Amino acid sequence: MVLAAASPEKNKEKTKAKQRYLKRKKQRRKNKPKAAAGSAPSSEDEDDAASVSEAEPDEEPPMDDVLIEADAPEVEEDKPRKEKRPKKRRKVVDEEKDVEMAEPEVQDVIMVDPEPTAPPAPLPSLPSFPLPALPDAPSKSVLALQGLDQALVGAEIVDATGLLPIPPDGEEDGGTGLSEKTRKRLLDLGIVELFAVQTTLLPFLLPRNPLQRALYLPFDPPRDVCVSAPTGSGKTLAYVLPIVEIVSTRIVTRLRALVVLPTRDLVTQVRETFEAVGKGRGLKIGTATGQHSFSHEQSQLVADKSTRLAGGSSRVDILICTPGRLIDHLNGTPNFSLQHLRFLVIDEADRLLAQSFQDWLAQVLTATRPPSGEPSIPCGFPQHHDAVAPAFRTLLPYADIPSFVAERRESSCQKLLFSATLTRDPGKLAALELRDPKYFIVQEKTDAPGVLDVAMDRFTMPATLTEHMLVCESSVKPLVFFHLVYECGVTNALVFTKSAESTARLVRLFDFFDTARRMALGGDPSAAIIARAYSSDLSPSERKSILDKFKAKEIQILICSDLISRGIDISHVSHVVSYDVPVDMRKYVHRVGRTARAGRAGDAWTLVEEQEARYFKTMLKQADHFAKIKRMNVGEKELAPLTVYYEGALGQLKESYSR
Ligand SMILES: Nc1ncnc2c1ncn2[C@@H]1O[C@H](COP(=O)(O)OP(=O)(O)OP(=O)(O)O)[C@@H](O)[C@H]1O
Repeated sequence: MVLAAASPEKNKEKTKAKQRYLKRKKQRRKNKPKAAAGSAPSSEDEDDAASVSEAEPDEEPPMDDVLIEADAPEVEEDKPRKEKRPKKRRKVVDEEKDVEMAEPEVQDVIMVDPEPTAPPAPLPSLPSFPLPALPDAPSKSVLALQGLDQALVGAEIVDATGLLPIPPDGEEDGGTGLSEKTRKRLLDLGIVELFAVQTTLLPFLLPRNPLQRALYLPFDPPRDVCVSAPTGSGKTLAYVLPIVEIVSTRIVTRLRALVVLPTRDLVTQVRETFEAVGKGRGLKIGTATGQHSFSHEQSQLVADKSTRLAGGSSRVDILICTPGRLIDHLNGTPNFSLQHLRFLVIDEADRLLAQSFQDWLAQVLTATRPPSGEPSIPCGFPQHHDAVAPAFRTLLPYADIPSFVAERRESSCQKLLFSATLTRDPGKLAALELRDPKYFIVQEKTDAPGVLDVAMDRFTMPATLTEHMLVCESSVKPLVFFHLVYECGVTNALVFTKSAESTARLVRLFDFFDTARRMALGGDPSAAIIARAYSSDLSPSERKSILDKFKAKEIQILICSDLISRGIDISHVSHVVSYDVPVDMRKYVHRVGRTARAGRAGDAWTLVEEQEARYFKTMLKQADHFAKIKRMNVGEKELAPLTVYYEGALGQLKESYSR
């Protein structure tokens, strides 16, 4: 049934028709002989009788009555009309009444419109409300920026390709801000231009104003700095240069610069850089890694252990160390003090901040801050008052009278954080208690959303790096590796495995393979390719010896775990092979970053077992890096020439393990 509201004119016309119809009906009833009804009919029967007898041929009932007739369902026509019709009629009458009560104008508009011209108007109904719906999820980029450190949001984006030439001796500094001595030293070392990260940081850390280069800045403390720059972009020199320049102005030796690194190997490497750049400047450089006995290190670091000194005592101007040993000295070496620190460098910052060893960071930060509360040194204590740092005057046994009421002395220690994969974790950054930090992000394209890249863990790779991935069955993975070495010339290579155990196994297999192949080709010993393991199982001296041989190209392939995947700088590494896929993107970035350093070209190869391919691809896609990787296949045909040696080597390996 179609219920439609007619136009007002139509309604009016129909109402009149109905009135005429009812009038005539009334008239007919009056004229009817009363005896026609045998008994007194009920009102219902009356209506019914009327509706049945009314059907006179020349009379056309109004439309709503037609509706009543027409609306009776077909199935009901077979049934006796007497039973059904009153019911039906009553229903419609009731409907009419309801409508009338609700809206009198609509009384007559219930009709069947054979050809509806206007769209049917809805019946009055309850107001409808929109269905409950969840708002659209925010995009990944929006989420990544949530809760980000405001200083990181305002980071300065630096173009990685910018270079600044160092002028030859005697000329102006060429905008570098470096002293003549340092420039000369750099030129002697073969460094003729500064890289982007160095050019950007030098003016910030080495201001032109000599007052801002002072060793103590208690009333105008320096801003802290966080740097994210690709691997091999020269971050080490970016902090070594300003430290050497500022610390070499000192008269008395105090511990002025502290560099914290995650591994001993990196400590040794950074020490070499300090020694090379600071040569002839009279700086004393020390290391603390646990490589020597604790008492030996104590005697290297502190001049006087027997007398308690308010200002501490130090034999070194610059200390490079691992966090564990640093905490040992803070807690166990008398007069080892960080109050004179002008620089605190945390290199490979994301790795070190992930390390909560003895809550090392909190302890170090406490040691650089002036103590609050009463003087801790009793009166009459034999002291050297001049040795106390300005911010630590409260340590003195007499009242510290400020020159101005609002005068406050702060620690002069400037924190410098560096990494190729800098953390964006607000919690970790907050733990550093950075002072008005300034962020620098060095990347290839300055128009790229640098902050977003850091926020979404999309790291910048060196422009000179070429990356490849080879998907293979796990059973032929060693063979594919040998193919890379013997057929594709992948030597001077660092090969990363997942553990010290896999390193040892691969080295053995390589030895068996190389010997078998060499013997088959005539046994020329000079044709040998030497592979060695570099792992935490080796003693420090063995590790050093192996690294030196690799640097001297006596070893062509160094197989290792992730122990040296960070920071290690070996200039001639032309290939990096990830024999086992890295577990996360940060590891991947640091591994491949062992090649293509300082603008040199380099290749990275990742061997991916078929079952790992999906995971590895997803990891790269999430970092928006998949498109930059060349996918390669090595077929059976290419592997065939090496298969015979490989099978022999496998047999020997099994035998050696069973023995
Ligand atoms: N201005 C320069 N000119 C030439 N070589 C440079 C310059 N600055 C640094 N280098 C060289 O570049 C290489 C890489 O430098 P460095 O080890 O500091 O890189 P990095 O950014 O710290 O890398 P990673 O993140 O892997 O630790 C080193 O061999 C270094 O001597």
